Order: sequence, then structure tokens, then C-alpha cells
Amino acid sequence: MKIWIVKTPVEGANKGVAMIQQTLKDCHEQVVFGLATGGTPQTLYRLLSASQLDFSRCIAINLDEYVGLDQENPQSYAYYMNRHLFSKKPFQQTFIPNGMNRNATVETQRYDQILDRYPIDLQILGLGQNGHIGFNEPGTPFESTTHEVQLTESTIAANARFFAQSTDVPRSAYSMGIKSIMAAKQIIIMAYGKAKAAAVKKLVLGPVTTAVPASILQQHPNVTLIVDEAAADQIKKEKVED
Ligand SMILES: N[C@@H]1[C@@H](O)[C@H](O)[C@@H](COP(=O)(O)O)O[C@@H]1O
Repeated sequence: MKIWIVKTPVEGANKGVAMIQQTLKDCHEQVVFGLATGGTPQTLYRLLSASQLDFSRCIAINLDEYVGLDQENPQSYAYYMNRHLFSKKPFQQTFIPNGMNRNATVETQRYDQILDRYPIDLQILGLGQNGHIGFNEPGTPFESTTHEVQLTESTIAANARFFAQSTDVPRSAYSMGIKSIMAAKQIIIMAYGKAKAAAVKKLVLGPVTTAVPASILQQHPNVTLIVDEAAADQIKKEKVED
């Protein structure tokens, strides 16, 4: 795992933009990006939106969506992606789980077929305070594919800041599984702020355990972790590469 400790999320996002640019250069045909939501990638999407990069030959596959929120709901991840990226940078095609499909079996199978059809070249990830990736909460099997997740109280509390009140946060979500995330050729995971420091330590230095879903990334051959100093507080700096 490469680790970059940056001064600010803007510096981290600039590194992300450079890696995305490289991926676009390296892949001469269609490029498939796996995309995340949440607060962490917002700066990255802002810089991508302002860049000259062209995504018209790219496919975007998002990690997750709340069950029960439609794409017109400002708290849905579909709305988030349109607002922060797709309205400014058109992609050839974009996919996100349909939170309005209450038939979890049908929806998760549909999404797995999309993932089979479009292998991900570069996956962007944020990190939950409890070590989750996508909405794969602690305890999720590493072999999981797309599934419906019952959100933990800690995730509901962490995400309540995006809602008028915590009782508005949906209790479940559809999420790509850990197996699908690990199938990406390359992964960038970003984490900023001291609230992420404990999870970053477990991600980098802890045992690989389903109790910390992100710890499986230690076994992926091409992961770059981008953290600011607050998030890197509990890890050794000797692994840093520039
Ligand atoms: N499902 C999302 C994740 O995809 C995200 O990476 C993580 C961190 O969010 P944030 O970046 O807002 O801290 O939690 C959310 O629950």
C-alpha cells in the first residue's frame, strides 16, 4: 500500500486528479471508474469538474445508495453524484443502485451483472469511522457481492449531518460488496480529519479482519491511501512515498 500524507484535502484531491489523469492516459479504450460519495471525495469532484479531463468514454459505477431515497431526493447518492460531478462532467454511462427498488434480490443481482460487465479500472473510496468501505459495515464477509445493508448506529450518527435530523437517515442501503471492491485493478482510498485516525490505523497496521472491512485492502496489489496529518496521526510515517 502506498501512503501519501498531505497537508490538506485539496492537496490530496490534486493527487487523486493526477492518478485519474494517468488512468485515462493508460487506458486507450473505455475506462471504468468506481465512485464514492460522502464528504471526503467532494474536493476531488470539484477539481475534476474544473479540470480539462474528458470522461465521455468513461463508465461510472457508484458504490452504494440509501434504500428508500429516489434520485430527486437531495440526500440520495444519485442526487449527490449529479450535483458534484455528472452535471459538470458527462460520462458515457453511469450506474448507481436503485434505492427505490424494494426487491433487494432483484436489485442486487442487477447491480452484480453491471459489475461483471464493466470491470473497474480505478476505484475511489472513502473510509467510515468504523472502518467501513462503501456501506460494508463491520462483520461483512470479504466474499460479499452487492447486498442490502442494515446501517449501524455509528454510521447513522456519522451521516446524520447530511440530513435535517438523524431520524431521517435511512436504516438500510444497497452496497457493492467487498469482493467487488477488491476486484478493481487500482484503488484510491482517502481519509481526512482526526475522526478517521483510529480507522486509518486499523486499515494500515491492524490485522486483516471482517471487524474492520477496510483492512482487506492490505491484500490488494495496488492501493494508494491519501490521508492528512490528522488522519495519519496513529500510523508510522516511514511508509510514506512521494
Ligand atoms: N457510504 C459512505 C461511504 O461510501 C463513505 O466513504 C463513508 C465516509 O463518509 P465521509 O467521507 O462523509 O466521512 O461513509 C458513508 O457512509
